[in-house]
Amino acid sequence: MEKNIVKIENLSHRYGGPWAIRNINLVVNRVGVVGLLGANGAGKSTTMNILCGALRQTEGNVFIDGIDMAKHPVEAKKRIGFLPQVAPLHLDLTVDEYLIYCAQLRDIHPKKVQGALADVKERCGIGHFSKRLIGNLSGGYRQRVGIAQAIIHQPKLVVMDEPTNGLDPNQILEVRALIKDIAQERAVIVSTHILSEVQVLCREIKMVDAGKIVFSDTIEAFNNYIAPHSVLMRLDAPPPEEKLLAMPGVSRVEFLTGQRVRVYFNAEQYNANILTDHLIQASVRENWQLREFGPDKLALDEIFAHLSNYKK
Ligand SMILES: Nc1ncnc2c1ncn2[C@@H]1O[C@H](COP(=O)(O)OP(=O)(O)OP(=O)(O)O)[C@@H](O)[C@H]1O
Repeated sequence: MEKNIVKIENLSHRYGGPWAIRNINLVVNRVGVVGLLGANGAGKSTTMNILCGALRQTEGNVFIDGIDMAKHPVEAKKRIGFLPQVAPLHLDLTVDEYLIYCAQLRDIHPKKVQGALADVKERCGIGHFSKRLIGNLSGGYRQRVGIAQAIIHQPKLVVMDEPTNGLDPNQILEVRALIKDIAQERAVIVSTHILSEVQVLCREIKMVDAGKIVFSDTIEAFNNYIAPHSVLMRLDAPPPEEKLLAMPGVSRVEFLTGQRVRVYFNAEQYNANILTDHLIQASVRENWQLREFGPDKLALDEIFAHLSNYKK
């Protein structure tokens, strides 16, 4: 039987009070990035901490490469690299000193330590900082060192909790590129509350809300699901609401101000492009004085609201 890289079965946890996560099921069986998306408090860190053996679950099972984390934690953990929300760095060590220490913790054979060190430094683009104290590195480079420690023992699975949190926009792009790169050879599970992050990074998405998985599918299916069902317009001379409502495909009209209007459409019959053409043609024909036009992106909390209702 083919072994899954990760298998989580009916995982539930409570810290004493109510369930923090309830009946989570999840399978990862190939390389690439899987995103665990959820608002703050949804249960991402709890799931990840159990997955990495840092927290013992109340109920359910976690298997890493077929090994039961609760029964054989040492064997299971050998197959995992973990980058927690705050990277476990020693700021008073140099990059080399720290990574050698990590290699030793990971029980890498002394003869192989230098090779492993050279590999991860090249992979993570930190070779030129070998002798630099970690405390003197920028946030982006510290995060690269955090990723290097997570892959130094060549694990099949790397788990990262909010890996771009606190970085500036350039550093975010660089760290995402690095995550994508290391995911070519292994499974990577990344938790985030940033919608655009899963969209650029992940091949698959698991959305967690109030301790439960409310969506689990490919990123394409997710993007289809959240495709906008409305457009936003700013018109200096808008028509009356009835006129917009009478247009084919328009299901609802909402004036946000005198000039800004949100037009909802029936996505089963019309797609955004057809409606866009109709609205722009009508605007020119009838001189509505169109100043702005755009798809109305759903915000993360609206998507959660949709998905949670959908599953209830
Ligand atoms: N040590 C703890 N003791 C008690 N309750 C906890 C503890 N850690 C988390 N919780 C609760 O469990 C639930 C899930 O929290 P968790 O940290 O897993 O969510 P999260 O999605 O990772 O959020 P964040 O992004 O804020 O870390 C929340 O209701 C939280 O308050």
